[in-house]
Amino acid sequence: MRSSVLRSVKTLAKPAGARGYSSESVPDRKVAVLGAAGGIGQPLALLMKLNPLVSRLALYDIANTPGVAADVGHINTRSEVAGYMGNDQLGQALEDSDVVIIPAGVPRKPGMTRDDLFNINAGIVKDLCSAIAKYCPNAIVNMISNPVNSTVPIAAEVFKKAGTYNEKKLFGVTTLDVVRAKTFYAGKANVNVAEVNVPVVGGHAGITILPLFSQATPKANLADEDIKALTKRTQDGGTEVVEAKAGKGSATLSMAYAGAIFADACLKGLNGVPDVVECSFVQSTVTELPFFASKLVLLSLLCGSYAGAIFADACLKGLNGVPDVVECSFVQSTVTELPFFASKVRLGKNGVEEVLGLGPLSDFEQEGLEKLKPELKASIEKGVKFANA
Ligand SMILES: NC(=O)c1ccc[n+]([C@@H]2O[C@H](COP(=O)([O-])OP(=O)(O)OC[C@H]3O[C@@H](n4cnc5c(N)ncnc54)[C@H](O)[C@@H]3O)[C@@H](O)[C@H]2O)c1
Ligand SMILES: O=C(O)C[C@H](O)C(=O)O
Repeated sequence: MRSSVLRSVKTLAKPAGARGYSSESVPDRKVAVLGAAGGIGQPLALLMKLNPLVSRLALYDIANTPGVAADVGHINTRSEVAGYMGNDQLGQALEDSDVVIIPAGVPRKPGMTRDDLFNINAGIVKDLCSAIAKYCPNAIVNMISNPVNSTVPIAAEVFKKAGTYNEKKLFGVTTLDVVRAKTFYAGKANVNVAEVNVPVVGGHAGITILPLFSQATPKANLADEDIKALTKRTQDGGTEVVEAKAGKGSATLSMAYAGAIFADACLKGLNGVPDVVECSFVQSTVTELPFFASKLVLLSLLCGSYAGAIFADACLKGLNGVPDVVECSFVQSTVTELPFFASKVRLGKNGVEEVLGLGPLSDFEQEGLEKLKPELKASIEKGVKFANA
C-alpha cells in the first residue's frame, strides 16, 4: 500500500512535459479552461495540471487568472501553464486548443433553478463560443455552464452560424450526475463504490436527470421505494449542495472532479484509447436518416442463421444485464425524438464515436423518460431561440 502511494507521488513529481515528459506515445494536447478563476475553474485547473495527457494548460477568465496560473504553474507535472485575462487575451488562450472546458458563468443561490441563470449565462456562453469558432474551431467543447440543457443548444447554434459546427465535438458535461448516482447507489446497495456503474440519461436539471438504476452494476436487489428515493436524490443533488452552501454558490469541488474525469475521457478518445464510454448531453442523432443499416445486418443476409444467432445472443445478454454488449443493427437512429439528449457515448479520435442507446428501461424509468421530455424540449428550444435572436 505504502509503496504504491510513494510510486504515485513519484510519478506526479517527474520533471515536466514538453520539458522532459518521458512517454513518447503521449501526444501533445492543449486544454483551455474558460472561467478558470472560479469556484469550479480553480480546482479543475489543478486537476487538469495533474493529468499527464495535457501538455499545455491555458487558464482564461475575466479576472484573477495571473494568480491562479502562477500558483498552479509551480506544480511539477507535464503541462506548461499560462494565464489569460480579459477579452483581448481570449484568442491567445484558445488558439491550438484540443479541448475547451467552459465553467464560466454565475452559479445558483438557494431558491433558484438552473434556468434562472439563463439570462446571464446564455450571453457569456454565446460570446465564448463565438471566440471558439474563430480561434479553435476544431476543438472539443465541454460545456459545464448552466443551464446545460440550454447552453449546449446555444453553442451549437453559434457554431452553425459560424459554419464550424461539428456535432461530434460538442458535449454538455453531465458527469456530476453520474458521480452522484454512483455514490448514492453504493451507499444504499452497500457495494464497493469503485466498482459501481450507473448510466444517467436525459438532461442536467431536476426531473430531466434520469438515472437508470435498473442498469446499475454490481446488481443489488433494491426495493422500488429505495430506487425512487435514489432517483430523487440524484435529481436534487445540485440543490442539496446549493442549500448546504447557503448562498455561497453551488457544487464546485465535486464538479471539478467530474469535469476532470470527462475531459480526461475526451483526451483518451482523441489519443485513440479504445472503449472510452461516458454519459454526456450531446446531439443525439446518429445519422440524419431516421433508420440506418449497418455491416452486421448486411452480413446476416449473406450468412443467414449464423449472424442472426450472434445478434440474438447479444440481445439476450443485454436483457440479462450483461454490461457493454455492443452490436451493429438497423435501428431508429436517434436516442429519442429530441435533438439533444444525455446518454452513454463512445469517445474517439473525432469526439463522439457512437451515441449509445438507452438500453432496456424499467417501467419507472420509462415513465420518467416521458415526463422529462417536455421540459427538456422547452429548454433546448429556449437556447436555440436565444442564439438566433
Ligand atoms: N454541469 C454541471 O454539472 C455543473 C455543476 C456545477 C456548476 N455548474 C455551473 O458552472 C458555472 C460556474 O460555477 P462556479 O461555481 O464555478 O461559479 P463561480 O462564480 O465561482 O465562477 C465562475 C467564473 O466564471 C468567470 N466568468 C464570468 N464571465 C466570464 C466570461 N465572459 N469569460 C470567462 N470567465 C467568465 C467568473 O469571473 C468566475 O471566475 C455555473 O453556471 C454553475 O451553475 C455546472
Ligand atoms: O445545481 C447547480 O446549480 C449546479 C450543478 O448543476 C449541480 O448539479 O451541482
